[in-house]
Parts: sequence; structure tokens; C-alpha cells
Amino acid sequence: MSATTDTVPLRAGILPKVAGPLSPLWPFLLLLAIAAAVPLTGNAYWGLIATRMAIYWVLVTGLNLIVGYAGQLAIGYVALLSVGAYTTSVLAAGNVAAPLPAFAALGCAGVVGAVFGVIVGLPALRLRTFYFAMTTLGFATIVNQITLAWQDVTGGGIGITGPEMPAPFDTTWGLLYLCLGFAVVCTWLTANVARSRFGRALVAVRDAEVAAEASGIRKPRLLVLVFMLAGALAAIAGGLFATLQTYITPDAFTFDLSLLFFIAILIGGRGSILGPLLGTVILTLLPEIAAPLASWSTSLYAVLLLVIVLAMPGGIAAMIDPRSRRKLPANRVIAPRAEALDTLLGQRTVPEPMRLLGIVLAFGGVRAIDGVDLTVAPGQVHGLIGPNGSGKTTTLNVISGYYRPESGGMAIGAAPLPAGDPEGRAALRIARTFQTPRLIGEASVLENVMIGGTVDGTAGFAEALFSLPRQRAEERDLEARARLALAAVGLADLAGARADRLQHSELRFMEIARALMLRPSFLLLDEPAAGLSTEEIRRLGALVRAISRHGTGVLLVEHHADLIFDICDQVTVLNLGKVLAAGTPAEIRVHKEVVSAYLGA
Ligand SMILES: Nc1ncnc2c1ncn2[C@@H]1O[C@H](COP(=O)(O)OP(=O)(O)OP(=O)(O)O)[C@@H](O)[C@H]1O
Repeated sequence: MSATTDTVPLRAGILPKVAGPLSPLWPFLLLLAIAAAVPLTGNAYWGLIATRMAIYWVLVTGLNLIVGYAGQLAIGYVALLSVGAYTTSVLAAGNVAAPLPAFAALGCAGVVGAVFGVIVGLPALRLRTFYFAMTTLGFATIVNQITLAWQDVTGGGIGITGPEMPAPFDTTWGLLYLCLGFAVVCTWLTANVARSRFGRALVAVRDAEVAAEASGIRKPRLLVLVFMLAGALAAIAGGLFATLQTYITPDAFTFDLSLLFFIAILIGGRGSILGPLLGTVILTLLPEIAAPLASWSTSLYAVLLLVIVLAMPGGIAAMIDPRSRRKLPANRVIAPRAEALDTLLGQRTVPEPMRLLGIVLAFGGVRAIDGVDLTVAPGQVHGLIGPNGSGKTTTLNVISGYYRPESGGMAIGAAPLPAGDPEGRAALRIARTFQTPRLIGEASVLENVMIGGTVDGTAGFAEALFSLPRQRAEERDLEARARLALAAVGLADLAGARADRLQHSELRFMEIARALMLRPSFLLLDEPAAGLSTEEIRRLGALVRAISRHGTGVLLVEHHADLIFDICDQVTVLNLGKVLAAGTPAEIRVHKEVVSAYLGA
């Protein structure tokens, strides 16, 4: 089979652009203007607060990608602030080699932070939720103990002098502007990642891991890159923190501080840049405003967290997200436009048939599939039907690499289809939908669909970080293709809506649009008509036929017998994991055993 990577002519989307992570820009500019105007007050104390806020934000920008976007509970991030602060201070003080200039020491801290960021993050590849959170806390304790014990270098409990920045950054206001500069750059960098295919992939891994895998997203590589970036930014924040403090001891890196970073993102809201920024501002200002209650600050955080979780579960971001409030058109209908498929799927090399031979898979004592043979021909719709529990979804899961069969073989033409490796299926242009739609509720419909095209991205992480031309061009192409896919399935008008505001039937069509982004050679549909109205099922049938006419081989698992008999070229009937019958719809409709086991009289 040849992968269909031919480029197709794309036309620009007809709808307004969907908001990026920095839109609208004005709240960021307003906050920056306020912080930059602090020197006008002449109040050095407020200068200190504003500088601290900017430094915390530098750390939170990176951590936000981990916690807010990837959904990893990294609670002990103060450890990386500490690593950065000590690396910068030790190198600038010349405790291990000749003293380095402050900026060089800060650069080294960034590199050290990137390495430690990966070390802290690695457990996330195996551990989930609180188990991972515990490892980050453990790491924070280890770092704290090392800084205490390694007296020759770190000064132990007595501490070490922080680095001094060169002029003009050696004054209160100079340092403020330097930190604001870092904050702006970090905001820009992380927003670039967030709006790239890497950012969407992070959110997909968080909310719809199997759909992410089916789209070719490899979680380990993605997380390592992001942990590296977040580690570097946290360590740079640490270097700036040591400069601001002028003198650091292990006591400066408290658990409260770690909690502040984490809660800033939690109350800010997931998958947002502005929310966590506001969260950081609030949590930095809170102890100052409630100065008389300083000893209650931890309790204040806890109360605030409770209030926010109860009052606005989506955090500040959800509250200020206009997509949550904008009314969606009432009585909307899904009207697929098959002509959009001409541009989207284009002229492609027709793949060779996909064959399954003698596939066997048992779960414990249950033989879910027991010697299944199946051929999906390109340009045809192949129905896979059978009673509940007969092995239909398991067959799809074997084809899409989630399960490894115990015996039997799979091939596309003469090329064997390797068992396992669900992330590798996207590159082979095998796309699928799921029995229960897998969506990223907080992302727009357009972004959900764009995830389906992740595998076609060639621009690297660094190109995304700096928003280089190739990255921007790919994003434009991807967006144009996603709009075409949405037009093809009849959801063009909902591109900008949050996916969790869609109706069930719309989600089913959205999943098909996401699958179409692969320009699939084979499309596996798992009960796409479940929950659809009669008219929607009719439109779905026409859409599936149109897709197959463009050369795609469709494997359709369905319980709606009428749909199967209307649109399928071939039908295979499973019963208790075995093929009960296979043939044309006309043959199956009158097959005695099929009628008695499944169709009924
Ligand atoms: N992960 C699993 N662990 C254990 N048993 C499983 C697993 N997945 C499926 N099974 C079992 O394998 C058999 C086939 O299940 P499968 O979901 O493939 O059936 P199906 O034909 O898709 O059914 P339905 O129409 O209800 O979706 C069932 O007996 C089911 O209980």
C-alpha cells in the first residue's frame, strides 16, 4: 500500500479565525502596562511584588503546559525553581569553577533545568494522577535535602548569595523590566506551543488518550519535550528569584510556593494562558493584601481553591471564555457536503485491500474473536454486524493496534500490518471513530478536528516554539483542511464552538471529520449511527458512501440493519467471535442462521 500523503489544493476557510491562546491580547497588554508603570509610583515595595509576580509567571508559563494542557499533576515544581536558583548562584559565585557572568550562569541554569525537568517528568510516562504528584513531591524533598547537605557548594543551611545582574538590570526597576521581559518572551513561547499541533496533542493526551493514539500522537516523546521546556523555564525563574532575593537558603523554597504555582493553574483553568496568569497575579497579591493574615495564607489558598472549584469548575478561563456563553444556533441540522471531499481527499493512490486471516483473541477465558477472516477492499463499504458481545469492537481494536491478537495475521496488500502500535496506524492512513465519541470538550470543534491531522506535521518542536514560517504555513494548511472536513460532514458552522456544547449526533459527525483529516485509506467506524435520528442516519449513509467513492475502504460496525443493507458492498456477520456468514447484503439478508441468530424473523 502506498500512504496517501499527496498534497491537495486547499481553499481558505470561509469562517472567522478561531481564537488562539493569546486572544484577545488586550488583557495581557493591560497587565503588562500596569506592571511596567509600577516604577512611576516610586514605591520600591510594589516594585518587589511586581518583580516576584513576573518571576513566578515565568515558571508558571512552562508548568501550565504540563498541568493545564497535559493534565499532569506536577505539584513539587518548587524543586526546579530551587535547582535554577542554586545553579545560577553557585556558578556566578564561582563555587565550583571560575565565576560566570550572571547571564551565562542563568543560561546554564536553563540547561540544567531542562535536564532535571525531564528527570522529574519521566515517572509521568508510567504513573498517573496522584502517584505522579507524589513523585514530584519526593523530588522536591530530595533537592531540598541536597541543598542542605552539600554545604561546600550551596552553603547548606547558611545559604549563598544570589547573582547580581549587570547594569542596567542591577537596580530595583532594572530587574523589574528584565523579569517582565522574560515573562513576555515566555508567554509568547508557551502560547506558540499551545496553539501548535504539540499543544493540541497535549490536550488530546489529557482528555482523549485513545483518540490521540489513533491520530498518531506519541505521548512519551511529546511529554519529554514539554517537561524539558518547563524545566528550563522554571530554572530560569529560579535564577531570577535568587537575584531578587539577593541571598537564598533552602528555606526560601517552601511547599507553599509549590502550591502557589500549582493552584495558580488550577484556579486559572485548564488549557488557557490568560487564566493561569490571572491566577498567578491573584495568588501573589493575596498575601500582600491580606498581610495581617499572613500566617493564614495556606488556609486562604485552601478556601480560595474550594470556592473556585465549587463556583467555577472550569476556573477563571472557563468564566472568561466567550465560547462558553455564545449561543449556538437552535434547530441546527447536520448537512454534509460531499463535494468538500473532492478537495479534502483529492486524487489519491488507491490502496490495496486490507486482510485479516484467522485472528484469535481471548480475554481470560472469553474468546472474544475466534479465527476471524475479513477483507476490506478499497472504495467499498464493508459492514461488520452481529449480536452484542460478538466481537465487532474487538476486531476494530485489533486492526487499530490496541489489542495484539494471539494468532492470525493482518496485511495491507503484501505488507504485513504489525500487531499493536496504535500510534503507528495514522501513518498507515488507518483512521477510526469510537463507540463513545472521544472528544476534547474544552477545545473548539475545529481544534478537535485538527488533531486528526497531527501526523502530517513536519515542523519540529523548536519551530513551533518560535513560530517559524514552516510551522505557520503547516498550521494554515491544517486549519484549512479541518474546515473542509467539517464542511464535508456538515458541521462547518460549528467550527468555533466548544466541543462539549455539541449534541451527541454532532459529536459522531465530528469524529468522522477528525478521521477524515488523515485522508484515510481505511476508515473504521464503530456504531456511528447510534443515537442518530432517522434523517441523520440517512445523511450519514450518504456521507459514508461518498467517502468510499473517493477510494477509502470503510469498515462499518453497526446495529442499524437498514443502514448496513442500504450502503454496504459486503457484510460479515460475527457470532460468539466467529464469522457466521459473509457476503453481499442481499445474501446476508436471507441467510437462515443470520436471520435466526441476529436479524430475527
Ligand atoms: N477489555 C476487555 N476485557 C475483557 N473482556 C472483554 C474486553 N473487551 C471485550 N471483552 C469481551 O469480549 C467479547 C466481545 O466484545 P466486543 O466489545 O468486541 O463485542 P461487540 O460485538 O462489539 O459488542 P457490542 O455490540 O455490544 O458493542 C464480549 O464478551 C466482551 O465482554
